[in-house]
Amino acid sequence: MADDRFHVYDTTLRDGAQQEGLNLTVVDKLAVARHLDALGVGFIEGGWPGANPKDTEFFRRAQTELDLKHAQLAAFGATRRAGMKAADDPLVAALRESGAPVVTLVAKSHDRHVELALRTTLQENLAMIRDTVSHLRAEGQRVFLDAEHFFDGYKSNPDYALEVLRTAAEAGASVIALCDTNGGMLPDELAEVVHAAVGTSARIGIHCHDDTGCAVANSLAAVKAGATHVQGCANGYGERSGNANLFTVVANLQLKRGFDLVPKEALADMTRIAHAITEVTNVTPNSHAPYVGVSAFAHKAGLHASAIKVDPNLYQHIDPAEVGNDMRMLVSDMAGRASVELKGRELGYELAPDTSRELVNRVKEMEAKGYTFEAADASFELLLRDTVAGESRRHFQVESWRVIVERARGGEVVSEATVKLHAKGERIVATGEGNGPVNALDRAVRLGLERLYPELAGVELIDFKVRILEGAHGTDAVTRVLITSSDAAGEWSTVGVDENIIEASWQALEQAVTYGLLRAGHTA
Ligand SMILES: CC(=O)SCCNC(=O)CCNC(=O)[C@H](O)C(C)(C)COP(=O)(O)OP(=O)(O)OC[C@H]1O[C@@H](n2cnc3c(N)ncnc32)[C@H](O)[C@@H]1OP(=O)(O)O
Ligand SMILES: CC(=O)C(=O)O
Repeated sequence: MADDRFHVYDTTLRDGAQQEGLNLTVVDKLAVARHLDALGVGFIEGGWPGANPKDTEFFRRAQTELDLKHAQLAAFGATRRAGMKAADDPLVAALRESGAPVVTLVAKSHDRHVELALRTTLQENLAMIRDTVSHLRAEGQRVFLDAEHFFDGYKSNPDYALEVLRTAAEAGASVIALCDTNGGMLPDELAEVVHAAVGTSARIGIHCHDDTGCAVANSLAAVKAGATHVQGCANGYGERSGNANLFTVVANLQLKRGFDLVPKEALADMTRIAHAITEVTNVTPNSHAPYVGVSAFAHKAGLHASAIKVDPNLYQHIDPAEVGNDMRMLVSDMAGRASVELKGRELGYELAPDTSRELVNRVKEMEAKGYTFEAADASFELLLRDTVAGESRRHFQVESWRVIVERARGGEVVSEATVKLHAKGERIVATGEGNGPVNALDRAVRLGLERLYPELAGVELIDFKVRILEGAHGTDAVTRVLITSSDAAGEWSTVGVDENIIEASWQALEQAVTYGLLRAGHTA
C-alpha cells in the first residue's frame, strides 16, 4: 500500500466523470482504476454509491474484480439530510454498504450555501457532519471530508468555515480536503487560507478546480502551505474547466519538490498510462499536456535544436524518459541545419553538413509553397532519402495518371482512374474504380503494384484532410492534402500541395504507398 505520509488521491471516476461528454461504463471505470493503481496513487475515488445504479455496481464489482496493489478505494457521498439520523439516510447506508475502506463525505463549509442550498441552520449543518462522520467511523470505515466551497466560505465567515473543519476532525475524519469548488482562487490567497486551516487536528488536503487555469499551481501552493493530501483527476478531467491534472501535480511534486509519491518506474510509465486512460474515456488526448502530451518535448525552432544538439537539457526542463515521454524534433520552415540533423538521427540517418543545408533549403522552399512537414513525418523522410540518394531510388516511377469522374444516367457519380507506372523493369497500366477520384487512384495503384509488392494489401488509407491555402500573392489559392495511412505496426502521414486538388492528393498518395513499401522492408 502507498506511503501514508503524503496522500495522492484520484477522483477521476467521480469528479472527473462530471466532465461534459465523459460517460464511463462500469467496465470503463474498472479499467481506469487499474491504470491509476499501476501509477501508484494512494486512493481512487470510485464514484457515489447510491446516487446511480452504475456507481453502486462499480463498488460491488470492485470487491471481486479489482486487485489493487497500491490504492485503496474511496466511496464518495454527502453528509446526511437535514432533520434525520445518519443511520436512517439511504444514501449514507449506500456508503456503509459499498465495501470501500474509505468514505469521502462532501459537506458544506460556506455559511451562504448552508442557508441557501441546504436550507437549514449553521448548527444543523455541523450536526449533519458530526453525526455522519461518527456513524461511519463506528461502522469501521475511514472517513475523509471534502469541505465544499471552503475558500469562498472562509472569505465570507472564517470562524464558521474553521468550525466545520474542527467538527469533522473531532468526529473522527482523518483527512479534510479544502475544496476550491468554483475554481476561482489564485495561488497566493489560497496558500494563506490553507495556512490558517493547517493545525485543525486532521490532515489537511486540497481539491482544486481549474476555472482560473491555476488548479495545479493552487495544489502546489497548498502543499507548500502544509497540505499533505492532494486530489486531482487523470488528464485534468472534470466539471467546467476540469480539476487539477493529477499527472502534472504528481510529476511536479516528485521531480521538482523531491516528494516520493509513486514508484520511479511507475512515473516512467506515466505517459503510457495517461494515453491508455484516454483510450477508455474516448476523450482526445491533449497533445500539449505538460509532461505526458505528445508535444510536451517536441522542438520546432531551429535555435532550440542547435542547442539541443549540444545538450538536450538546454531546452528541456527534465529528461522526458522520467515520465515515459520522448524528445521529438519537428521539421518546418522554422528549422535550421541542426533540426534536420537531429530529425535525421531520430529516423536513423547521419547527415553530412552539406546534405543538412540542402535539406533545410528544400524544406523552407516547399513550406513556402504550402507543404507542412511537421504534420507529415513520412514525407520528410522521403525528402531526406531523395536528397541523400536521389528520386531514382523510389520503388516505382510514374509515367502518367488520369481520372474520369462521371455522373451516370441514374444520377450515380462514379470515378475511374488509370495509372501508368514503371516498377522492377516492368511497365504497368492499371485501372481502378472508386467512389471518388482519390479512391479510384488508390485502387488503380494498388491493382498495378500488388502483384510485385504483396505487402501493399496490408496498407490502408485511414484519413484524408484537405485544406485550401491562400496563394503566395493572395489570389491563386492552393490545396494541401494530408493523408494518414496505416499498416499492422503503425501510422504515417504524407503531404501533397497543388492548385489542383487531385494532383495534391496524388502526391500524398504516391508518397504514402512508397513509405508503406519502405516500412515493409523494400529499400528500392
Ligand atoms: C462539488 C461537487 O461536485 S459534489 C458532487 C456532486 N455530484 C453529484 O451531484 C452527482 C450525483 N448526484 C445525484 O445523483 C443526485 O443529485 C443525488 C442522488 C445525490 C440527490 O438527488 P435528489 O435527491 O434528487 O436531490 P437533488 O439533486 O435535486 O438535490 C440535492 C439535495 O442534496 C442536498 N445536499 C446538497 N449538499 C449536501 C450535503 N453536503 N449534505 C447533505 N445534503 C446535501 C441538497 O440540499 C438537496 O436537498 P433537497 O432534496 O432537500 O432539496
Ligand atoms: C467535492 C468537490 O468535488 C468540490 O467541492 O469541488
